[in-house]
Amino acid sequence: MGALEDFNHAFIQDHEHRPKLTISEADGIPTIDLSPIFNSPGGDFPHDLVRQIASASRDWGFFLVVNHGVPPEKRRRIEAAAREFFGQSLEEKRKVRRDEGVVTGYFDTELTKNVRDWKEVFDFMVADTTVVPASPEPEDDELTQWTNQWPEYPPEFREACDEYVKELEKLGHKLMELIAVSLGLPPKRFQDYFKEQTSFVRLNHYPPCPSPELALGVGRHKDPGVLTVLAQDDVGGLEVKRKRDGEWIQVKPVPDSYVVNVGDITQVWSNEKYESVEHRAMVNSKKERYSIAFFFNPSHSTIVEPLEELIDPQNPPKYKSYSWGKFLSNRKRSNFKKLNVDNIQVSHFKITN
Ligand SMILES: O=C(O)CCC(=O)C(=O)O
Ligand SMILES: [Fe+2]
Repeated sequence: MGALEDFNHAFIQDHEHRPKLTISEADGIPTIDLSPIFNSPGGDFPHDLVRQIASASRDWGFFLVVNHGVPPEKRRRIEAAAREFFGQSLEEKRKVRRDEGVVTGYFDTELTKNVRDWKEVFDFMVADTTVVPASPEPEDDELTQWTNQWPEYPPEFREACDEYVKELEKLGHKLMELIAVSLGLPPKRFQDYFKEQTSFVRLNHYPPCPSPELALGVGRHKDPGVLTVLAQDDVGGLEVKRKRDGEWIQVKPVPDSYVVNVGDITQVWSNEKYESVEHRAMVNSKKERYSIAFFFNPSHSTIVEPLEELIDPQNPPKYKSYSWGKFLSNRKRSNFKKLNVDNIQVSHFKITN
C-alpha cells in the first residue's frame, strides 16, 4: 500500500461525520446592521431594516446583529469574569450550585432531551426576585420566588453581570419593537409582557472534549422563550438547522456581534409567521469555548397564544393557549432530573385539525 493511500485511510471520516465544506457564507444566517434604530425615536424604523428583520425571522429564525449599541467593554468584562469563575476548582464552583430548590447558579449535569451536555453553566435571573409557580402541576396556584446565588470569586463577578444585563435588556426591548413592527403591530405591543419578566442569563463553558464526534455541548433544541441574544466567542460551534433543507449550518463567529433567535413564544404569538428553529452547539477536542445567552422571557402569568391581531377566519389560531409559568417550571424540572418522558414542548399545544 502506498504512502498516499495510508494517509487517506487514516484520515477519512465516516460519511455522517464529514464536515460540509461546500456550504458558502452566502448561505449562512443574515447579518443585520442595527445602527438606524438609534435614530428612530418612537419606533419609526426604516422600512428596509424592518424588511430584513421580517425575512430573517421568517426564513431562518436566526440572524446576527451588528452596531447593536452594547458597549464592547461591558461584554469583555463579563466574559473575563466568566473565565475566572469557571477556572476555579469544582469544589469552589459547587458552593453556588443549582439544586432542586434553587434553580440559579452553577450546574454541570444539564440534560437536553435526556442526554447530558458537554458543558458547565452559571445561570442568573435578570430580576432580583423572579416570581414563578411553585410547581408545574396545573391545579397548583402556589407561587414561589427564584433568587440568584453569587460566587465570592471573582469579586467583580456580580457587578459585571448586572451591568451587562442592563444593556442586553435594552437590546431585547429594541429587538422586540422591531419584531412587532415587522408583524404589522405597534412597536410597544410586547412591552407589558416583560414587566415581571422571567428572563435569565446563562454563562456557558464548553471544555475541550476528547470525542467531539460523539457528544454535543448542547444537544439539538429550540429555545422556549420569546427571544435569545447570544454572545459567542471566536471558537465557533453553534449550528442552526436551516429551514429550507434541514441542513446543519455553522454560525461563524463575528467579533462583537450577537446571534439573535426567535423562541417558541414568538412562534406562537406570530401564529407561525416566525418559527423557533432548532440549534445545537458542537464541541472540539482542542479548544474550550465560551458563550453567554440572554433569554428574554415574559411574566410567569403570561398566557401564551396567537395574538388576536394576527388571526382571522382565513388564518385561524394554530395553537391552544398555555401558561408560560407552568411551562417554565416544568422545563426546569426536566432539565435537572432524568425523567422517563420527553420534556414539555410547544408542539404539545399545536392545534392539529
Ligand atoms: O452556546 C451556544 O452556542 C448555544 C447555547 C444555546 O443554544 C442555549 O444555551 O440555549
Ligand atoms: Fe439555545
